[in-house]
Amino acid sequence: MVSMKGNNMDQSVSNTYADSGFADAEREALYKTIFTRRDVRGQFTPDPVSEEALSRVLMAAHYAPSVGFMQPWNFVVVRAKETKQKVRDLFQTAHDEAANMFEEARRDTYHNLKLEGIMESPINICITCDRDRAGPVVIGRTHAPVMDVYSSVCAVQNLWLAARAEGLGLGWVSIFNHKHLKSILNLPDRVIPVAYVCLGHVSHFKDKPELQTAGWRRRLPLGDVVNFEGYDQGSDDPYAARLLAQIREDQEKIETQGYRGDFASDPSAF
Ligand SMILES: Cc1cc2c(cc1C)N(C[C@H](O)[C@H](O)[C@H](O)COP(=O)(O)O)c1[nH]c(=O)[nH]c(=O)c1N2
Repeated sequence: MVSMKGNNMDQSVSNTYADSGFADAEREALYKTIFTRRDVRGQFTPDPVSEEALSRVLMAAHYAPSVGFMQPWNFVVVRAKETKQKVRDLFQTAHDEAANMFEEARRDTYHNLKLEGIMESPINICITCDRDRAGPVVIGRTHAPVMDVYSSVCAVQNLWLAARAEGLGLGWVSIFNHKHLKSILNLPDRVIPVAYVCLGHVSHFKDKPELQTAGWRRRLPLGDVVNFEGYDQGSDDPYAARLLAQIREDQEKIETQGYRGDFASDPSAF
């Protein structure tokens, strides 16, 4: 299917390209999921997650991209209280160690942050990366071995977004000694624990990242991290100037009003 949509200003470019195949409402749903996704630590309710919903979010994760189609992930679903408690203890040790690494002025703020929901969430999942899943030579990984780990991260993001669309909260916890985590979950040597996430129904989703609300860090202006032709480089090109102006306008709206669906309903005007 081809489309005549778009407002490309370069007359030499053909205007025949594939339509997205998404209706406005479908596109809106995707952007809404992205912009309202939150890292959830403290709003879990004890309600069980249905097998149907869990199957869907795991499926979304499993259909993530992966280097050389390696699919290096496993999803270790943890529900037993005893296992969770062991992981929670691991968190506490690492959390106390981490507190001492911040400068004194920030230590209290750090201590007051809630950074996990291991016991409160009904489901924990460890997403792993089996570095030997597809043999020693993998398309796309030959010069950058870490690509398999990146692939598992793509699965985590799919899972996170699918969970949000299901109304399930998900929180990523990484404050652990990973060697000990491997031992609790019986991961073989070749397998890396990429992410440990807490999943469950929530009382509500917060509007902004908790670290932002707590004054820990602010969202960076996107324009500061979009570079041209080289790292940290600006550009005099009119296209770059228009793009940066658009980015400023879009981000200003999102930061002041939250995402309101404008990306989908009128993409050229937003
Ligand atoms: C690799 C990685 C690792 C962690 C996180 C994220 C990622 C990507 N985040 C969540 C993180 O704090 C959060 O994403 C940001 O603060 C932004 O907030 P939102 O996700 O937009 O709500 C996270 N959160 C937390 O409470 N404890 C943790 O250990 C971690 N670890």
